[in-house]
Amino acid sequence: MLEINELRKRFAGSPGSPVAKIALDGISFTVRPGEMFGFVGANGAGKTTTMRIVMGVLQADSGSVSLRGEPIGPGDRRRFGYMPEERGLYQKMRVGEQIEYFGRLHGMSAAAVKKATDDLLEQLGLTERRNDAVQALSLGNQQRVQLAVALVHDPELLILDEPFSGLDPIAVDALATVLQERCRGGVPVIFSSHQLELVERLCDSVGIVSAGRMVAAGTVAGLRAAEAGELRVVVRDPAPGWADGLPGTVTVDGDRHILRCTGGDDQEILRRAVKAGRVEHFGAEQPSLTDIFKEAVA
Ligand SMILES: Nc1ncnc2c1ncn2[C@@H]1O[C@H](COP(=O)(O)OP(=O)(O)OP(=O)(O)O)[C@@H](O)[C@H]1O
Repeated sequence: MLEINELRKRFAGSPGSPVAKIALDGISFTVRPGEMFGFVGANGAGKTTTMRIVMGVLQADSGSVSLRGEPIGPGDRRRFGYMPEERGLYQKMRVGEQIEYFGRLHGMSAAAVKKATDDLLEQLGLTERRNDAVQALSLGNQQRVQLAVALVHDPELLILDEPFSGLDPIAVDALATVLQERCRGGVPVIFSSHQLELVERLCDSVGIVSAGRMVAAGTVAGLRAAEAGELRVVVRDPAPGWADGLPGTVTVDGDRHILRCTGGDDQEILRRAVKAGRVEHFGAEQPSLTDIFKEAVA
């Protein structure tokens, strides 16, 4: 199990940006073997900083990262697979050579690296592109190569910073299938994403980070159950103050006003909502991950 415990990180100000920034404010979470963990949060919430600390690219000011109960060291990290935010491929190198090169850097034999590269090219639909220079590939195909580079040495933990960003649905499926296979083999996978529907579809569990702290974590079903029984009313463009005196809280998303409450007289709430504007939704429906996210970071 990977355990992230109370990580704190503060970036000192610089001449161009003199104010110091607290990037991590005691973030904690765990990821079990074979678990796909979706790491979500607004821009600047602290996802990349956390992943960099796990990979040893950055030092935390305090807190710890441990694997199977032991602190992580450089030897462990050599057995991790990492897709950094700043993609790191050699643009002029051929696709196959590139994957083999990174495998060799991890100490693989020539025969093992050849076999792993062949398999990954096949799984990621890149066999035909094996001899193309990386710079000749589309963004989506470059990202497939980046994933192959992260996977070639058969890592025991995968940390991927927005691996799905900018990909078409076919490429998303190709990457997702490969990651799910690794997960089934017992590898913990952490990936960050702003594509919440994708996270909801793929992940066993989700962590929502806000301002450097974990504000909600658990299975999507568990996060939903915590909100179950809540009446949710969505009214479009209602009159101001329409919900005054009603129980619960109203959040505003464009011209949509979302009232959530537990208890209260639902018939009275419905009457008020209908009078106020166009009722788009009324019911005790379970929230989507997007709803949970907005609520958690509000
Ligand atoms: N090297 C740095 N120097 C100064 N501030 C930094 C540095 N790296 C990150 N930060 C700040 O730390 C905070 C957290 O950034 P981080 O990149 O971890 O967020 P994120 O959740 O990955 O965001 P995004 O979704 O936009 O990628 C931000 O306010 C960012 O500006």
